[in-house]
Amino acid sequence: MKKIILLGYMGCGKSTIANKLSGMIQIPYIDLDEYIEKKTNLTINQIFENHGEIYFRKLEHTFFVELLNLPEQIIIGLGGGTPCYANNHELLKGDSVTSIYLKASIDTLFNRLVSNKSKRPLIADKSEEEMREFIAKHLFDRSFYYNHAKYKVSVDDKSIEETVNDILNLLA
Ligand SMILES: Nc1ncnc2c1ncn2[C@@H]1O[C@H](COP(=O)(O)OP(=O)(O)O)[C@@H](O)[C@H]1O
Ligand SMILES: O=C(O)C1=C[C@@H](OP(=O)(O)O)[C@@H](O)[C@H](O)C1
Ligand SMILES: [Mg+2]
Repeated sequence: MKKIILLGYMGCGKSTIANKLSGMIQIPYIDLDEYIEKKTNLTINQIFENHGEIYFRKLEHTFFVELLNLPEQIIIGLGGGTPCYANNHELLKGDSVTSIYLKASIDTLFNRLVSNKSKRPLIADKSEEEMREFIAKHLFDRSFYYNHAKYKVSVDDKSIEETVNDILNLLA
């Protein structure tokens, strides 16, 4: 059975949606950030602070490949940057994966991230104005990689249940 991969910008809902989907279809869910934290015994913030982003990107690639090589069917929630480094975007197309881009507008992302930034080192120190500008530019740069997903689901103005239903329809 194919692995289900959820990807998209920070705050689009990868972790939330993957968790809910997992409960509905009884397929275990692994969040790549949580997997990295468990394997290294460090938080994402500590990895960025103590070792830098490049080191994080290497770990992220290694553990993404490790998850893809697990024999069982799982849902994988990626980090927002995962498809954009180390040619990880090429791993979204293989026969053994169903990759889904959770596409959100700048407004949706801003509204969800504004009160949820402390555990996200790329935006933790930004003011609201800086953050909106950052998200706009960053999303533009990253869209190229996100668009390598096999499927795209728009999440704007949708409840968690509505997005999960859209995904279930894709998988049916
Ligand atoms: N309709 C929705 N779908 C998904 N997340 C939502 C929704 N409405 C609010 N949220 C909130 O937005 C945030 C999304 O964060 P998260 O799931 O961690 O995203 P990601 O893993 O993509 O960074 C969570 O705090 C979640 O509770
Ligand atoms: O966009 C990014 O580069 C990152 C997104 C984060 O995951 P979420 O998208 O789950 O917040 C986490 O992997 C790290 O802070 C870097
Ligand atoms: Mg997440």
